[in-house]
Amino acid sequence: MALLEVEKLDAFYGVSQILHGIDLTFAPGEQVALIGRNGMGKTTLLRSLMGLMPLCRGSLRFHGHDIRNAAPETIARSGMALVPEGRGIFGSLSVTENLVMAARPGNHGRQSWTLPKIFELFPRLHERRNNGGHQLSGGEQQMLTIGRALMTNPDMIMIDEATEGLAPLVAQSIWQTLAIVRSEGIATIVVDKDFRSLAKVADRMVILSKGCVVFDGKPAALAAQPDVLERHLGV
Ligand SMILES: Nc1ncnc2c1ncn2[C@@H]1O[C@H](COP(=O)(O)OP(=O)(O)OP(=O)(O)O)[C@@H](O)[C@H]1O
Repeated sequence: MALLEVEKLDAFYGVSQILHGIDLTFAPGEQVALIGRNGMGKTTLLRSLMGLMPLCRGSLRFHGHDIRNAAPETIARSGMALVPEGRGIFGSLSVTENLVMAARPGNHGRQSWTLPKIFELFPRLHERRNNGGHQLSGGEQQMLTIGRALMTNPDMIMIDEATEGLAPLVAQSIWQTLAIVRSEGIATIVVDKDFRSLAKVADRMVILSKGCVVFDGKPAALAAQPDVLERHLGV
């Protein structure tokens, strides 16, 4: 069974329609890259899936349950985690406190992600465990936000602008983390501008243009269509 099914999804801010008839299906454990130029609706799609848009039409099913009108906290409890752009960690709390606060078992009481496991995944966070959130570098903050999402033992994690503003080496460690998350069987939707790095880690690439899906296929299929890349990504 599909983990997440999106059918004919429309999303609005007031009277502006941002998403137009999105149809997408996500399998358990699948890693999907969501790409497209600025303002094409990527963040809006993630927000719609998390129950954060004021108005959506169409159908959204997670684990077979209708979540279209569900509250964000209900969607989170059902196994979805969002790592938003801009991060949203608690600056006045330590790294450890930020992580522990987020901890909860996943579906079927699963507790695969614990504090030691997060520190094993991000040794840098272990070194900085007593530092306040506001003392962290951009890369450390991103690691902490991903760590917080994993502490909820999710079935699906959505990461907006995964490596935006990070130095190349730090970005590299985020890509390695995503490969580990994938090997743990957690489905992911990753938004990033670094199309080449995404193509290496993702099972599937989805391109949004003006709120519509204009490509949905394997990275190799996309690489074989330079005209699509040129038109929708300018690469
Ligand atoms: N709070 C809002 N109110 C009204 N319109 C909005 C709001 N947030 C975003 N939009 C509009 O929705 C459209 C899609 O924005 P969205 O942030 O989803 O795009 P994106 O593909 O994630 O782009 P970016 O890479 O720039 O974040 C844009 O035209 C944007 O101006």
